[in-house]
Amino acid sequence: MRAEKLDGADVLAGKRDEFVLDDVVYLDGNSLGALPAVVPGRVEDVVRRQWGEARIRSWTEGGWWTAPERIGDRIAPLVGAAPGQIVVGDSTSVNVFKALVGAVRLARLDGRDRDEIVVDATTFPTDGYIAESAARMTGCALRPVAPAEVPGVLGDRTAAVLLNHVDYRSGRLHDLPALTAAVHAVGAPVVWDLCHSAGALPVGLDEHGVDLAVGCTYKYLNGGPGSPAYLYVRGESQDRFDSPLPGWNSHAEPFGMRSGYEPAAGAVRGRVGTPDILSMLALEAALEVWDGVTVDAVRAKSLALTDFFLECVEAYVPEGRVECVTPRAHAERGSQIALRCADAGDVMERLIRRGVVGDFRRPDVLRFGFTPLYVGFGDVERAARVLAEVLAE
Ligand SMILES: Cc1ncc(COP(=O)(O)O)c(C=O)c1O
Ligand SMILES: Nc1c(O)cccc1C(=O)C[C@H](N)C(=O)O
Repeated sequence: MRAEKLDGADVLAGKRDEFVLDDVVYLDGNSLGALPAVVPGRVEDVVRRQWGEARIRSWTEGGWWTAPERIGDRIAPLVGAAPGQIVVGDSTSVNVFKALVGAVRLARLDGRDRDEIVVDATTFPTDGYIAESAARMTGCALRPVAPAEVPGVLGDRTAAVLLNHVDYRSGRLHDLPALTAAVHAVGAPVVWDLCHSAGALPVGLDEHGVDLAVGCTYKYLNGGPGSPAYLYVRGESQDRFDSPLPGWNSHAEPFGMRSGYEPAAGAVRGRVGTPDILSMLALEAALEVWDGVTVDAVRAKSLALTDFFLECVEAYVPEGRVECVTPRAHAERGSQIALRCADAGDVMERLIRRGVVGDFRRPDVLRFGFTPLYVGFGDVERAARVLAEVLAE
């Protein structure tokens, strides 16, 4: 009853028809977003017509060459960025490397010997591995700290800070405006990883003065498996951004084939080599589902979905059987609910067999991601009910 009423009032309900979905409750869009229905036909066109018929001409006439910036501009409003600051390409991991080394180089432009990189101690592992390598390469010490503790460790030595907007395991949303301001107060740049927030909640990159940001496009942006990531470099820092991966695609004159490197102006400076056109144009098609959608509407529904899930879990699941590790406060919640549970791996396998797809993160977390564009309140109710049944077995 409640679910029906909520679905009836859902302004985004119609968006679900723009995705290829079956009767499974899909709560794993925070790992791999569902397939937008427009994508297969577009990929077919890219392969058969653009590649098959137009061949090399597609690089120019078909807009392949400029796709990284063009698609970056399509992502920009979703993360609160004006055009010209985002370039799409490479993986998130590679972009973390570009952004973090680039950040250290920016911090040292004033000649001061900053030698410490602060990294989120609870980070998704790839960011931590790359931060460690970036620290070694730049002669910095690496300081892993929980995000809430970051302001207390910042100082003259801080060269750069790498943080996650939403924690991949707990679903905790970190305070991007306050942490960015704290890092700026010591004169250092900050790099934000938006993998778990872009497309799920407002980010406000320009508004909050973020220096650099990266994110993937295969979660809430539904770009597909391995779809290219993106790099944001704040407009006013672009001329000083010194990429550690200067490739011919970021050269001011790529077809000049000159031996000396001269960086292009603008977001293009974040490019490296030949873009992955098939994945990139699949992503471009996938982003069409955002036409007519505001991130604020998505955020409002995301919070309503996660509130309703918590309410249903409390109503159906025996007390003490699961513990919610995602903060209750809206200001601290992303678009997922993480429940700590004994035998979480086994419980998730049984949930999936019963048509409720979330995922398991070691050691003991059941993760449920809520993508407002295609998850409804009826799905939420069913997921909680099936969870209660599985836990009662
Ligand atoms: C926060 C975060 N950063 C990075 C990644 C992954 O990076 P990549 O796209 O290089 O696999 C993920 C998930 O895969 C993630 O959750
Ligand atoms: N990128 C992934 C992949 O290639 C395979 C399986 C999962 C992923 C993920 O994105 C995991 C995800 N970042 C997480 O938050 O756990």
